[in-house]
Amino acid sequence: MIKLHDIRYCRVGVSNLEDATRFATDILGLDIARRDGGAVYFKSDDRDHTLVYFEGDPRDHVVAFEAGSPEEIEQAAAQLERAGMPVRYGSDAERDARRVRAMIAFREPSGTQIELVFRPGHSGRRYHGRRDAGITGFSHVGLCTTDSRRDEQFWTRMCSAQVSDWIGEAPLLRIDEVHHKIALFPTTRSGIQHINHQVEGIDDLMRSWYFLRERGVRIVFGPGRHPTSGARFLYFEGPDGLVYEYSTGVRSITAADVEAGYRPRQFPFDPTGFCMWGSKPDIPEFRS
Ligand SMILES: CC(C)C(=O)/C=C/C(C(=O)O)=C(/O)C(=O)O
Ligand SMILES: [Fe+2]
Repeated sequence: MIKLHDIRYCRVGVSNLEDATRFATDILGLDIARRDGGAVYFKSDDRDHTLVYFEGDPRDHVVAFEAGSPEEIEQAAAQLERAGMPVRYGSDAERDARRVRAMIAFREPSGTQIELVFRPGHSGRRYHGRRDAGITGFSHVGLCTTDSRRDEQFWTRMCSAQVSDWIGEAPLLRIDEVHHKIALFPTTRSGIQHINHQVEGIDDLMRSWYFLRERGVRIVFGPGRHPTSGARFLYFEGPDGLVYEYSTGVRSITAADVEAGYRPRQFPFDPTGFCMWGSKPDIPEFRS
């Protein structure tokens, strides 16, 4: 089984790197870690970086997870190749650019590129966004799936994820105690469906709601509260139409909760399963 210790970073192609960089800093509230080889590396917490924009195809997305040792990376490569999933080892230049000691890349069953990395860099510099959005860190991704049952099997049988809840056929998957770090949303494409950053509290969420609207950023869902994770949320559109989410108050599912009988729940894939307050999404993958 491929043990996923944590989600680490997203790499996203953008059609205009400078416009996208202005969005990341002035609107989303991230901090620039560095510019390197036609890409911009952004910080959202103590990690070296958690988001990378590079000038390229906006459908070109990568999501990275942390492995616990070089041996775990070797075992993952062997397991993936035995399953007929081609694996590529990162070059020296790729490892250096990502500040990781080891790296493999493969495509998960719906086609999104996944990187598994070892000893990713930790920043000696505190995160401090140019805009105080109250961000406490990058937390999860919504991933597109062209076959949710197949991909749920991949993430929970070949990898170490566990289902926390389902919304229709969309599994919300945890890899640690946080309710989910991956959510799979049925659609016809591959790639990242949305990128989530946690914020400190509901005041940060509501301040951003006013801030984003005043700057003409399209709000596509919320403010609302998910019945699944209990998180209060706000979804909005970023460069090339990629959806971003601020949320706060996501629940944990501890070993004690599981011991006490926590089991995944089946929520309806309709607005009552998406939001407890009555917000309705204007997001293609969330249309019931
Ligand atoms: C609108 C989607 C289907 C939804 O409800 C997602 C749930 C959650 C959550 O429970 O926090 C997410 O954050 C998510 O999947 O991104
Ligand atoms: Fe989310």
